[in-house]
Amino acid sequence: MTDAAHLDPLDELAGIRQSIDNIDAALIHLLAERFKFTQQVGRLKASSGLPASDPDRERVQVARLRALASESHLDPEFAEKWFTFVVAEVIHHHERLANGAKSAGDPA
Ligand SMILES: O=C(O)C(=O)C[C@]1(C(=O)O)C=C[C@@H](O)C=C1
Repeated sequence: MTDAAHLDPLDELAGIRQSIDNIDAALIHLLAERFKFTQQVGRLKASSGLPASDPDRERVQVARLRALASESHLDPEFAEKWFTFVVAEVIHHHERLANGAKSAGDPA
């Protein structure tokens, strides 16, 4: 039987952790892809003199992500905190690019 109730709890924990590991790996890959695109945005903004941050775009995204989170039974507050945390890092990268760094990771 593969029913969870008949598994050793430590085996069951190890099985669940395999799925958590896969999801964490996918999240890291998705974040890396997101930062590749935001680096493109940062270069475009730096070369055309556009401001690093766009509060209107952020407001639209926060509303959209909060609604998606609610539909998915994820805490909308958490979704907003996650977005705000990531965007703060993106803006930092944009500012470094605007100040002459070749890539967001370079010392400016
Ligand atoms: O879309 C942009 O203009 C970006 O710079 C990307 C991004 C984001 O990471 O989503 C980051 C900073 C802006 O304030 C808004 C959005």
